[in-house]
Amino acid sequence: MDVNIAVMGTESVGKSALTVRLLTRRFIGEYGDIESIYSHSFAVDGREISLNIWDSPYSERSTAGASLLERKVQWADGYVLVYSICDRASFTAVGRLVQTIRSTRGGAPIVVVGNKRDLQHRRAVPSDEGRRLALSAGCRFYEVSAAENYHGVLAVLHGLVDGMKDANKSSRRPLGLRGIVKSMSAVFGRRRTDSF
Ligand SMILES: Nc1nc2c(ncn2[C@@H]2O[C@H](COP(=O)(O)OP(=O)(O)OP(=O)(O)O)[C@@H](O)[C@H]2O)c(=O)[nH]1
Repeated sequence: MDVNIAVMGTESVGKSALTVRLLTRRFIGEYGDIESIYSHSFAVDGREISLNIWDSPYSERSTAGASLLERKVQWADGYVLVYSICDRASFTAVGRLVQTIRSTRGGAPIVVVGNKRDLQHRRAVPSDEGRRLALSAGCRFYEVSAAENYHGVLAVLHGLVDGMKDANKSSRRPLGLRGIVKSMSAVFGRRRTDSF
């Protein structure tokens, strides 16, 4: 079974940093101009599950960008929408993304993430605003630092899993995602220098 997660947000908010953190526990300063789908397989209760994370550079302006955005929204089962607490425009863009997803994918699980919490002196978006945006659209909310804190980033994944469980409560296709997170924690907890 495949579970698709889209990591979205404007330029340089830390999407790649978060993705790498989620999959490897590492923080690598620069990631370059890449579009990637990272995939990891786990055996959970005897079933093979692939967790696919699509992380791509931001592009909302061009026509090609708009169709890429649409494709990404359609592809995903859950969304991690990232802004930088130092960049108000990135927060506004997350607000637009929330609306886009809600209007095309209904109540799909969304986690709103304010990244770069370590840069308090440059904060431009108060925590409360992030929390209010998330609450108003039925999303979970976290402030994290991909640079400094692995556990905060893992909480994001837990939040997404909880959202998926809620979304699938009445579904005939239970995802068993809690198991995935447990497996990920176990795997990456042991192997700090994992790479992909
Ligand atoms: N201080 C600090 N810097 C961070 C954090 N997360 C990412 N960065 C830095 O912010 C810059 C952008 O990070 P990326 O992960 O490449 O951002 P992105 O959103 O993937 O950017 P695009 O690929 O351009 O869309 C890099 O220089 C990272 O090192 C964080 O939590 N704190």
